[in-house]
Amino acid sequence: MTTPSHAARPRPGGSPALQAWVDEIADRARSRLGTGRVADYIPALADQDPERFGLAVCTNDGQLYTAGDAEMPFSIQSLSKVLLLSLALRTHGDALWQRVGLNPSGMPFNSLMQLETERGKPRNPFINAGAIVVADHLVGAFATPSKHLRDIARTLSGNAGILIDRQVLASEWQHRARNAAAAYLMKAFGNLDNEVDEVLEAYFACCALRMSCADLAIALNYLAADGRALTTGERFVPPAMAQRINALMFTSGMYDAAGDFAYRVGLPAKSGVGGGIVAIVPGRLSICAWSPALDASGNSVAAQYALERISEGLGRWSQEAGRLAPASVS
Ligand SMILES: NC(=O)CC[C@H](N)C(=O)O
Repeated sequence: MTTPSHAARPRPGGSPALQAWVDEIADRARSRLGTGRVADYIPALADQDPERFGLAVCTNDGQLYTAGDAEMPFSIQSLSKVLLLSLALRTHGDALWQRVGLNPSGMPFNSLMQLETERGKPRNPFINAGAIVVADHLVGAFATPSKHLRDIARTLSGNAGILIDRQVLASEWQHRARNAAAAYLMKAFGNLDNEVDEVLEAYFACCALRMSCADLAIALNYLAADGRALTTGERFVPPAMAQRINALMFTSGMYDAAGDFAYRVGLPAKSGVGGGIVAIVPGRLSICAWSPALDASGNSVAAQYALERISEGLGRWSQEAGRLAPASVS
């Protein structure tokens, strides 16, 4: 995918009522600040300000509603796994599933337990081991996979300023023992084609991308729009692929808390230890909420709270959106 000159970023939202609703949810979510802990197992993430909170909601017809720190870039971490998977499926199609599973792990995102008994085949592409196998595919297909992914993130979001944070990358590399253990185990089982160091470097560089809530809501809108990218109008993935990625996000995007989140929010979502969570309302909206303090499963406390409130209010959103543009709401 190349960056077309006409790549356009969505406009600020057109409905004062919906903007007021997003502002209200942000205010309520701020009441959750002070609960949870910032991830410190990657030292470069430890000094994030736990008081930050951002929210961006992007409609399929290109309206963007933001509140709080929605334009502040943060470390996307595991949110990159959605882009990695989309790119790998575009490149390799269903062959990927011979090497990565499709089921929830019920385990923390960096657990090694199942890898040994399941002969080096990770449960799904959204836990670390699974994303490392996906990265291995991309190392085989692209000269510099992380730069390729960065460029895709730039195109999909319409923001040419998106960067890989070298400090976070170096910090993850220095503290790579657990991810390296997963990679070596998979290598031993014959499930990694390339050298462990090369694959880990690509995986960490993708995790170290910095994007804002607005960037992410816009970039991942293709998952709400049958695979069509908002900024370019081109199909980034086929409709069935978008549907399947959403299904995987629903079952495995929130690690061992996927069931709890599905029960409370009921939307496909993916979280990262930088504190971001992206959620999709298929056919309608893409949402990104961010706040760095995490619960025990590694999911942002305030971001989850905001998504729960959004999910509760979707009926109200539809009514207002329908009043604005009946043809654009399914
Ligand atoms: N859940 C996450 O966001 C984890 C990503 C992080 N880069 C890691 O490998 O541990």
